[in-house]
Amino acid sequence: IVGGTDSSPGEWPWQVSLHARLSRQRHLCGGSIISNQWILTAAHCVSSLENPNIWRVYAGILRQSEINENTPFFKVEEIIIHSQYKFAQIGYDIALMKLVKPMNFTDLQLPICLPSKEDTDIFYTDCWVIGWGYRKEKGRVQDILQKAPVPFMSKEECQARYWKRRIGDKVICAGYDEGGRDACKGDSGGPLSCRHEEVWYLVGITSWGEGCARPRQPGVYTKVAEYSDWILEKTTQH
Ligand SMILES: COC(=O)Nc1ccc(-c2nc(CNC(=O)CCc3cc(Cl)ccc3N3C=NNN3)[nH]c2Cl)cc1
Repeated sequence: IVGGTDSSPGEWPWQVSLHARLSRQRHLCGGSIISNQWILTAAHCVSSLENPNIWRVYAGILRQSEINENTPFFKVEEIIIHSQYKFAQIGYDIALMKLVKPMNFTDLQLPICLPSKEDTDIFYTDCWVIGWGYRKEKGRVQDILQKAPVPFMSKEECQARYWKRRIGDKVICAGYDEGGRDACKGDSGGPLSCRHEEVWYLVGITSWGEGCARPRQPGVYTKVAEYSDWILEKTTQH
């Protein structure tokens, strides 16, 4: 996160850190708890890393330094990537992770509400992007979970900022024209959390942007409300 501040314990109990164990283990992406057995993240985090056994889900942590070989984590049973996903910039940047065992909710690990598909045209005014990602483009993963407020941007304005690309209806843009606050490397997959009438909603999944916090280059987030049916279909036992 560029231009953010330290989060407090329990401030974002739905935020998880997704670690993958390749040659060595490291934080790769953020994710959000949406039920006791399902994590929502970005497809680009897990595509080409679809073996569930390499992933470790850390919940209820504020600092990456809390993680060591004795720190408890959740194992992943199944990874579901949207079938239309190709690249983040095209869209459909959404994926689900099913945990082997359901987690117990505590003050430090709780689910965030999903927006309903009728909520696609709410203009949220209190949105925050969260993560352990870089604080600048040539940076490094941070220890303490960072938070930054980011204002919604209209689709029209976002399309004008990214005129070389097609900004579809299933993404949301958020950021400042003057830049300065944004997601950055290592934040993707995490939540764009918006508070609406005292309730927090998972409005976006951190997906892509042109650089980090550059003027007139807002962050682009998967619009979760557009995927309510997909999430319901994939997370309901059939
Ligand atoms: C010790 O462990 C480690 O070092 N781990 C570690 C883990 C992950 C990564 C990493 N993750 C990504 C995927 N993209 C993002 O995370 C944010 C994309 C994004 C989204 C928005 Cl909304 C706005 C801007 C941007 N944006 C553009 N440019 N940069 N950011 N790239 C890299 Cl590199 C690097 C190191």
